[in-house]
Amino acid sequence: MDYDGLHDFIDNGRAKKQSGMNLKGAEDEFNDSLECKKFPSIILGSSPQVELYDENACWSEMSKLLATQNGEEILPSSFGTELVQESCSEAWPPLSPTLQNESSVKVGSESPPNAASIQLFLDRSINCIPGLSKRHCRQLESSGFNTLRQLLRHFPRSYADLQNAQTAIDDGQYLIFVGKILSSRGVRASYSFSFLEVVVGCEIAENQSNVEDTINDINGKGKKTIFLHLKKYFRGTRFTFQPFLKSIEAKHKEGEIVCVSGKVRTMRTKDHFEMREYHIDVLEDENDPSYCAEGRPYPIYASKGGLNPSFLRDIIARTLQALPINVDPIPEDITQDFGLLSLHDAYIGIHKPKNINEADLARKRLIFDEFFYLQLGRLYQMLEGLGTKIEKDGLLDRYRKPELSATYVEEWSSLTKNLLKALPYSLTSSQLRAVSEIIWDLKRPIPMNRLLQGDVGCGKTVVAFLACMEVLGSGYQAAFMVPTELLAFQHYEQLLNLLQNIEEVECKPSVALLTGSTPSKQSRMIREGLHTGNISMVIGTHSLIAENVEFSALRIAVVDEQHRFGVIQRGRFNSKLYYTSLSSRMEAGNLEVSSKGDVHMAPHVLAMSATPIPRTLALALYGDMSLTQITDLPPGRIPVETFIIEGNDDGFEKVYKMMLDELEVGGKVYLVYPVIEQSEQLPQLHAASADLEVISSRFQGYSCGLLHGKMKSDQKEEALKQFRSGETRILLSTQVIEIGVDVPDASMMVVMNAERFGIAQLHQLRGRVGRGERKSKCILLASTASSLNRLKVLEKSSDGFYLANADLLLRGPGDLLGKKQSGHLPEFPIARLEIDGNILQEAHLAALVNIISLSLIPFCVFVFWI
Ligand SMILES: Nc1ncnc2c1ncn2[C@@H]1O[C@H](COP(=O)(O)OP(=O)(O)OP(=O)(O)O)[C@@H](O)[C@H]1O
Repeated sequence: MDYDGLHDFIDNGRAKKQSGMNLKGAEDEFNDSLECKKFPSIILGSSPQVELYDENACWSEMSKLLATQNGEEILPSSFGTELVQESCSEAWPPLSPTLQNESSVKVGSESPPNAASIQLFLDRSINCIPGLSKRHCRQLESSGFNTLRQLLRHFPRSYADLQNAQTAIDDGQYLIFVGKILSSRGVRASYSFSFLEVVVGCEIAENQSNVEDTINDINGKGKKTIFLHLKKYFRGTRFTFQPFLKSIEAKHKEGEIVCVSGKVRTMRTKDHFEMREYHIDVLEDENDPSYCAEGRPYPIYASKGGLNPSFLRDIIARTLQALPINVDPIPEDITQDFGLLSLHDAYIGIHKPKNINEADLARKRLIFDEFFYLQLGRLYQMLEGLGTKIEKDGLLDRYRKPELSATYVEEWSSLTKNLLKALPYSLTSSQLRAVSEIIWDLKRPIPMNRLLQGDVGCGKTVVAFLACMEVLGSGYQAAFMVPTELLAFQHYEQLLNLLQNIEEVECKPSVALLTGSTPSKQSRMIREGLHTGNISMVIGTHSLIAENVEFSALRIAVVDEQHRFGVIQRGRFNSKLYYTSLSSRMEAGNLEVSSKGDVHMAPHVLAMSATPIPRTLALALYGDMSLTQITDLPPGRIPVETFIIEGNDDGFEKVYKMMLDELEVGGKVYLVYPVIEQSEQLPQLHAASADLEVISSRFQGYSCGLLHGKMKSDQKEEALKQFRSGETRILLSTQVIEIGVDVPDASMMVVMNAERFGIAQLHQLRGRVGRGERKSKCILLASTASSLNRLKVLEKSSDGFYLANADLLLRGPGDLLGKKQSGHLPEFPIARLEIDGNILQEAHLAALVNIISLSLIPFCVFVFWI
């Protein structure tokens, strides 16, 4: 089920349009292809495996980069005159002896990072920035910038591609020039308004059409001088006094060679240009190579809280100047192993990159941090359950050599082996591996927290049943929670059928069904049975986590389609069962059970997700869980043939013809609708109830059924039963069938207004057919011709993992996961889950390796995360 990348989903047209622009990615809309081009270290979509302690090729390149940086001064800050107050000192106030020494520490020095100094510098208040007026201080604070760290983490939202000036200079271009300061004057324009104007003369080539020629020819003939007027404006009477004007004037000396970059505006006079948003750096001499580089990225900042971007740029540049080198809380061995820049270089690289590669490496490091601390926190939670170093080492070993953490069938309990024998089919190899992994976990006295993922119809249910049998076989209880009553009922029936086939077991486990519709008397009996231990397994909906449900010896909780319950509910389920199980034993005075040594153990949790979640999201959401994936489908499955058809009159006629053909050869058809009833607001939406009559009269001789969420539980069960038995051959339904409904001989599905559904959701719906050996079809009827394109990806692929990644790229994590679940996704200031999966995976691994030693926890978890 591997997918070979997601480039197919990138809209090349958009990319081309963008690359022709000078200001790349300046739009608010996120452009994935552009982002990837800009950051070549990001591999789109797929997350390659990261070897533990693998030699990283990137590192040598980065060392070179660092070596050149070591020899250089940090870039001088931009002028920032607006920040200067007449009486202020320009020096940074000393902080502590430690901090003063920091600036002399070089990258690569042996001295370990000092947690105190990290705190001291990055957590200093912004009012320590020299020359910052009280008003600016207040403005910064009210915009959320209280510390230097917060300031440095105001990252550029994009970079402009600076180009050396060409002859045709257009308004709005971001350009870079090297020239000589011709004049600098502070001018009082009115009683409360003044400005600084610095004029820089630059020689550029005339009549050259490309940058290379410009550079080559600059010393030869055809040169011309252009004049840049750099302007800064000041409002307020105190800025109109002569001493102030003199002081700002004196900041720039006539004859100085400078490098100026920024946005140009043409002036009326020929060859004169104005720059109000700019960077100015003094050069040693004209031949200083670092500033002539073409394509030097120019950071574009978003304004925040009314603060304008150039003010923020200035203040950030000042902070960078004073940033100590060993400000990094992450030890050097991790940064080396994962080919990361130091934090110091990352801050410099993101705010003042010399080239896009440097910005890319900086971005990678900062994203790594975002993910690393998140993973560290999640894993720390997971390890809380592990007591000894041996257990912790065992966990790490399992990640290193997953093949060792499996239990052979011979070691399974006899009940599990018997159920395996009773199955009407053999398990696929990845089902077998999944059961072995889970049982390996179940045999250990540490609560398992595992996510079982697989494509639609891959057979997760039977894997979970076998896991339950394993604990039942050892005298414990199992709970199986599903999101709908329909699914609970279906699982219950399926399990009873399987248990019936088991021979040789003297004492078959007792299984109960508990949902919101269970009559109260029956429900009370079931709860009693669970409390006393007479019932060994219960299948049900969220009623299983109701206050009054208590277990006697719960050992495993399976949460099917867990994402539909949301993360919080999953947590509640977990902790509730833990305390209930404990308290019920205490109450019963059955304390001898504690001699088994497990009375304090929380139940194992096996979460299942039917819609494959891209690994990136799984890690971001469930970094504290082990992951088992079923990667194959039961044999004999024929891929569902998918058709995308426009839902006009012709389209419908065609579809009805296909349905008739299918029914005539004995097939069963699902018709899926976006809504139950027709609505006046959205008349274009087909509705299940409203269509029942139309379809029934169209397909006389084939009875139709109706199934939707507003029906009572027994009506739903009945409708599904009739469809399963063949009494009805057409089932008009809403998306209520999306989850788990298993009618193996259903052979055709038609989805109305298919564009209303997400890609992953459509794949999940499509998974309701093609579950048996019959060749099946799925028709997606799109309301408009324009929506056909988006659906085409489903025609192309039937791999749920591939499609989930496509959905992630197309709609982003929020839409993919839905409101309930995406609310639990942490916010990442610069990371994009859509494309930064590989960095997340590395961060996960780094966190895992390092948490084992626990050496990082004291300062990483508590010191850093913002
Ligand atoms: N190894 C197998 N060989 C043949 N059929 C299998 C195998 N495993 C499961 N099945 C059958 O495949 C069908 C789908 O299984 P199941 O309902 O467990 O899928 P699932 O992974 O839960 O998918 P979904 O999320 O779509 O419900 C069932 O009818 C089941 O009996």
